[in-house]
Amino acid sequence: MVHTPHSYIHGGAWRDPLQTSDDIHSTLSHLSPSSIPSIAAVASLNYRLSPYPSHPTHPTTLDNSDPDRNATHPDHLHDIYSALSWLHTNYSVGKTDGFRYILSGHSCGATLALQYSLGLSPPASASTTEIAHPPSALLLTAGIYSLPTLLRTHEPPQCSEDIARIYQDIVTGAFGTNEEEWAAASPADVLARGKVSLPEGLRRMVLAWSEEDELVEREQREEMVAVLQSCGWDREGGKKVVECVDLKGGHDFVWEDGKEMAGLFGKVVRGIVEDTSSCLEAS
Ligand SMILES: N[C@@H](CC(=O)c1ccccc1NC=O)C(=O)O
Repeated sequence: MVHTPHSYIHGGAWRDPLQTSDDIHSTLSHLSPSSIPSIAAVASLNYRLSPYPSHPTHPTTLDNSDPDRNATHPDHLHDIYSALSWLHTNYSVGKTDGFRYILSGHSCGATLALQYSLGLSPPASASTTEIAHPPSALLLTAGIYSLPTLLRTHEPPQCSEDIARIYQDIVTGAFGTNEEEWAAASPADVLARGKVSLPEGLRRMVLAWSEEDELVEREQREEMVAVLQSCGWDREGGKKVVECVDLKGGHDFVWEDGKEMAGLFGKVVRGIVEDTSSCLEAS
């Protein structure tokens, strides 16, 4: 039996203090008895957030004195590097001899999972070996893969000025005002430019998204799939497979409810187990 560790990165537009590592609980409560034995452990990660002065109930103070809520890119990502490095040191998560782990993320958590897998903006203090713990599979829900596209799809007349401003606030709050930085931090954009590549050991991706998503549009997934295909990934049956799964419900339903997410955990784990068994048979 293969035991796969699983790490989860929550969403919340890099700023919502009400979305945390606890977002994984509904999913855990729905894991099926058949998938549980294959999952070695689940780690749900927190990271520093960007300021959110307009939050209705938990606004940041004007002087941004809370260091956990005053982050700008790549601070969020550096916390993911630290967490995965800690899991590697303490639990051998991401060992390169054979089996690695599944990394999942929701919305901006999906962005972080891909930024990490691509090795974007590594912490200055980290040695190459410290950051080289790529996952074997990515399970991404309602992901943001291109910040320029996110802003383009939220420009009037496609939406109101107020909505457009919210998206601008999210992006500038987390990534600053330099537009080049937005593309440089976007997985789909950097892959399309051919400046970076995904690690060899990463061979499976599930990109899940719902038609009913009211916050992240279909263009995000479409763009990501097109870029992956141009990098040699197949929709099914190849050496590197990106699979699109259609979810039900609004943007946050997938983790709030947890049932579909638990099914996806099981699906990705089964895929990995099959891959590993066929490797073992072939060797
Ligand atoms: N609840 C968040 C909004 C949010 O999560 C979000 C909004 C638009 C596009 C993506 C989002 N989340 C991604 O992590 C907020 O209050 O800023």
